[in-house]
Amino acid sequence: MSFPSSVRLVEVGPRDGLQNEPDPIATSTKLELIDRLGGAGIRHIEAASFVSPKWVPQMADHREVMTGLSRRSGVTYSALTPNLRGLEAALECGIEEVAVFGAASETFSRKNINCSVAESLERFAPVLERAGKAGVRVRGYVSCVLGCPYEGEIAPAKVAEVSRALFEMGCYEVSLGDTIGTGTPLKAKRMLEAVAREIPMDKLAAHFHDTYGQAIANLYAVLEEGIAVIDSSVAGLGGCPYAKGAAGNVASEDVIYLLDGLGIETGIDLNALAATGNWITQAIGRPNRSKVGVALNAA
Ligand SMILES: CC(C)(COP(=O)([O-])OP(=O)([O-])OC[C@H]1O[C@@H](n2cnc3c(N)ncnc32)[C@H](O)[C@@H]1OP(=O)([O-])[O-])[C@@H](O)C(=O)NCCC(=O)NCCSC(=O)C[C@@](C)(O)CC(=O)[O-]
Repeated sequence: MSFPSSVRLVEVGPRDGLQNEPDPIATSTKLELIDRLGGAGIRHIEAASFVSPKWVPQMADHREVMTGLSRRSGVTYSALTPNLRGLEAALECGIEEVAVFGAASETFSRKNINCSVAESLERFAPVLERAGKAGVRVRGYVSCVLGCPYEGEIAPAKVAEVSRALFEMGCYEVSLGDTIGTGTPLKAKRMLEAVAREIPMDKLAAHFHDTYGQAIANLYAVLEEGIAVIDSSVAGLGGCPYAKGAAGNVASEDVIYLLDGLGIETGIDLNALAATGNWITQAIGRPNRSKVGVALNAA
């Protein structure tokens, strides 16, 4: 057993955490959230999503968010871009990193981005090419790596196949999404082993949702395997619009508490992060789903 000495946290709260909120959230609230997260020491923040506003209305202000940011030095502000149109709009906002998002499940792919897995890869290829010419890094997501809301079990070999396609296309990192949080530690290890046979471990990230309360256990399991990039959402905000019942991402506060306890460096201030979790949940009228955040409030 050996853990990485440091972990890079990718904070997805402003995007994954908020995208499913039914009531409009003011752009100024999103900008303040992003700024507070940067103030807590987070160095990679997924800030917006250049997707169709008909599909995800909450992300319709992507331009205002990306151009309204008070950029902190050393912080990467990224956004989702499912197609060339999204990428062009993101480039106009001066973006330095984008993400394409595919799935290991055919049905989820159709529900989420309206095309098959093969078609999605065809759509991503020109995005990667154009981004490369513009000097913009591209991250790749694979959804449903530990289960699909429509198809149930997903074979690790399928996850490995889609991950490899994204990596070979030029994604600098592939983030493995347990979209509906059904994974358990042994399953997570098996899936990761299959993917790591195709892609170096240091090019992979874990993106786990906490629907069944397994996300921290699953992260511990994949940290043991060598994962050193973790996606999370402050206060455990979120859910997926195309995965009914999916809870939020694992809470960033809970991840930092775990990593602090393991002596793994992150550069993130847990108290400042927990204060941000309190602030955003009050601002949007949601319960704080971080166990650590709630415990710190009571301490
Ligand atoms: C991908 C599409 C656009 C395909 O949607 P489509 O209907 O197949 O594409 P289309 O090209 O026919 O366009 C349909 C409409 O969208 C517009 N459009 C087309 N592209 C854009 C764009 N970039 N920005 C703004 N508008 C756009 C386009 O102009 C048109 O408008 P209309 O003519 O009907 O008025 C659509 O399915 C979509 O936007 N899906 C969004 C899905 C989404 O955001 N899901 C949540 C994020 S993924 C996730 O949360 C999982 C993850 C990443 O966190 C990992 C995990 O946990 O598993």
